[in-house]
Amino acid sequence: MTWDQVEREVRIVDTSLRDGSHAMAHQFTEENVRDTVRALDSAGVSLIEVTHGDGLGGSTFNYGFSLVDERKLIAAAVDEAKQAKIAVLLLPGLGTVTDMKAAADLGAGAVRIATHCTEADISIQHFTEARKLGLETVGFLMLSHMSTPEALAKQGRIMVDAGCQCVYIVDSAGALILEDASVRVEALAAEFGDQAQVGYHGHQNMSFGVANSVLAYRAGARQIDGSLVALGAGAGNSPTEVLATVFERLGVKTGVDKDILLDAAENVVKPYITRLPVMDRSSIVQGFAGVYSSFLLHAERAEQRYGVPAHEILYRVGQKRYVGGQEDMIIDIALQLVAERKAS
Ligand SMILES: C[C@H](O)CC(=O)C(=O)O
Ligand SMILES: [Mn+2]
Repeated sequence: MTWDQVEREVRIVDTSLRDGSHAMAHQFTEENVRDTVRALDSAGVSLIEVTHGDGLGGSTFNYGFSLVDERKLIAAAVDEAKQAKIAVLLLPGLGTVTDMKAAADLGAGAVRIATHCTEADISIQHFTEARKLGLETVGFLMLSHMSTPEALAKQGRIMVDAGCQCVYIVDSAGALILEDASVRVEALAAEFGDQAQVGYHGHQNMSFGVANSVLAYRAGARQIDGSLVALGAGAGNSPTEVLATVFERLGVKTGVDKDILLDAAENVVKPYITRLPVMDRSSIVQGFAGVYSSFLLHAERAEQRYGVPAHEILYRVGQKRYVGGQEDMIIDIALQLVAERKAS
């Protein structure tokens, strides 16, 4: 059976091999990718994202170099997937249309194009080209807590008019609490009607990933992201195996086999994780202060290098409202904190 023949009320999308790349400091091996895709595919997960944590072209000095060229990892994923589509992430400006074409040539079937939640217009040419390539298209409105439901609906409309088939409320900071998530999803669903779906991508920084996902589904979201063992930035994503279990318990059809996912989490992914995502002081501060989850490892490195606590750096990043792409400002803040300590 192919992914589109399965009856489901909500589609669980797995991003262990993309968002999880942040938690793994982008050190996935080809074997990790093959083993994980094989397990997800056999569980019936229909869309599996595989890319550097910051998307195509993300392997750089600023974001962190990948251990293995992402094109090799995408090709390996395509090779293992029997029913699932492989998706890639693209942040316009970091990844290019050329990178997207290369991923499509390798067999990727979907592209998820991510912008800051107020900047959807930078994605227009990427959606247009993606549709020409025959790719399934998804839009990510990152750091959605920074904007209102009405403004997010307008940004989503820009993506849909450009050819996007599903726009996600992306809680990049794990900052949304219950209705914060559902009102945003509702606004997009009302704006799009039958023209496009709505998705929800959660982070666990304040532990609301799964609860918000259920509320997002009830508010109209039809695609929900998760990662096995929560492997993702910050305190990780909503765990895929928990999403599958909870939706089954609620009687909501996902088309995935929760028992295979529970086994995959324990026996495939957990053994290779170098750093389990946890709700610790730094990641909880990220949720509270509204900080991009992937800043966590950068802040921890700054702590080691400059001797100022990561949670203090992250708290200040939240006050300054820095967004994805401003990773270098973490160093700036660390240096400011050092100078303030010397002066006091
Ligand atoms: C590039 C980011 O990691 C995308 C994402 O997963 C998020 O904003 O959350
Ligand atoms: Mn994320």
